[in-house]
Amino acid sequence: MTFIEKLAKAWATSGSMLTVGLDPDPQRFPAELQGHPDAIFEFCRAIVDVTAQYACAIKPQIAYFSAERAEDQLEALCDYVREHHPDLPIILDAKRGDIGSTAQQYAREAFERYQADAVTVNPYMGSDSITPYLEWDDKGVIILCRTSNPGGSDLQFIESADGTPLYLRVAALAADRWNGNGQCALVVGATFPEEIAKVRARVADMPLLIPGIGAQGGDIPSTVKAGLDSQGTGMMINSSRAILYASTGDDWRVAAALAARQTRDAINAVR
Ligand SMILES: O=c1ccn([C@@H]2O[C@H](COP(=O)(O)O)[C@@H](O)[C@H]2O)c(=O)[nH]1
Repeated sequence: MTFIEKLAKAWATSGSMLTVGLDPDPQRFPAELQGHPDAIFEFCRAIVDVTAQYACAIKPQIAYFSAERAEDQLEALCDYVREHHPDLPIILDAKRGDIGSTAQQYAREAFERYQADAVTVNPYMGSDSITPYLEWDDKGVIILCRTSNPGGSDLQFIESADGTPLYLRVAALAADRWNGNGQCALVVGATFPEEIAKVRARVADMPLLIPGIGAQGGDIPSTVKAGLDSQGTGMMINSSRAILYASTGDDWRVAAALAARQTRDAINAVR
């Protein structure tokens, strides 16, 4: 099954457009996991188990694992998700971008080592830096377009001679040149709903990965209204810290599940 088929199935069966982001920060872990040798794996596994029913995907952010020398725990987590939640797409948030020969290795890292369903990539180095990921014809390639951070405007709003801002050039390249396999998606931040609407208008029903609700303060109703596709779906709306650290007390699992359910419901209230 391709990434897009798996995502469409997850949207339909879960009735959710929430993506649960896995940004495990050991300093914020509950007391019961402090000092545990596999704390990152155990924390993420528990979060996935209690939130999977409310989600259309999970998004582990690789930096949180590699900074802790915990890539083995990320591998174990991906194995666990495939075995216990086989219909839940795994989006590896790595934001890779490099020359083609190096990009080939990054693609192997995402799709062979972690067996992710999709990976995020940075398009700034252009087509030849994206091609190695596209050669994996059943895997999702999720391209940074209009990021959620304030500094994204420094470059992404730069206009070309015809007045098109850079982020819309990226959207056009993704829709017109890079999406030959139909497995591309774009990252557009919930902190910029006007730009979500412009990207949606440019790329038709291409899925959008939308971080920026929750801890970054993006508005859910504006985001959903701007990003719905022609089928009334089309988004993977990510929340990480607001779910992961909803409580650091003994009730952390219940609090994470509740935060995920409430976020799913807030998204669905606007559809
Ligand atoms: O434009 C972008 C692209 C990626 N991210 C990532 O999403 C999560 C957001 O975490 P929250 O705790 O929900 O703020 C994080 O992994 C970022 O690396 C993004 O925020 N913006």
